[in-house]
Amino acid sequence: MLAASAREFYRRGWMLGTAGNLSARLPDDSFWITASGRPKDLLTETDFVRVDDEGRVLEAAAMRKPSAETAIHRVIYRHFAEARWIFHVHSVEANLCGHFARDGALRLPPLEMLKGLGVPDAEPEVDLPVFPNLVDVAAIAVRMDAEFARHRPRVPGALIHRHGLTAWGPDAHAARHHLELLEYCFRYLVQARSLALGD
Ligand SMILES: CSCCC(=O)C(=O)COP(=O)(O)O
Ligand SMILES: [Zn+2]
Repeated sequence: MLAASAREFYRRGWMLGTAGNLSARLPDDSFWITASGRPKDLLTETDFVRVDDEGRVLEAAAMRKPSAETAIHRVIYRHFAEARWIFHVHSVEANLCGHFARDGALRLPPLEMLKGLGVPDAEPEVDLPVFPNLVDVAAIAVRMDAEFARHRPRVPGALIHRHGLTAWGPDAHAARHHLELLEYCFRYLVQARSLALGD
């Protein structure tokens, strides 16, 4: 399922090169995550590494290392008990939308689509957390840890500026839907800006 999801996201242009990473959590809180630096359209069963909740490798094919962004997955799993699958992708629209963020948050457009992200409000005012893209991934994870402890985001996702979107869910389908809905919001925001619409 992780490899099939990666192929689909690659086909959409969200995982080009070796961009992005995917993980799925097991009942013991260990999780399978994509190995670092692998082409996401060509993943095989040797391209996944199982790590524990401290990030220590439990199972890996020879020479495979867990994603360089494993620390971010660990923070998300630690904060959100309902998160069982995490998808991280790099789309052009996500990177454009990072420029629309203010004070570490991107206001999402008040669209019907937000219902799919768990927001039933008639006129939603919902912010997606946005983090700086620090060279040290562990430092991004520390920022996320602090922000999620301070404030629980209303939607199951987070954006890293000039980098990409991470979304999560209780199963693979939900995580994918959340990713797609947030990417839809990004496309909407980019097009609305180019048409000089209010939102
Ligand atoms: C061209 S991808 C740069 C690293 C990155 O942001 C990413 O998502 C992939 O890293 P990984 O170690 O998971 O392959
Ligand atoms: Zn990335």
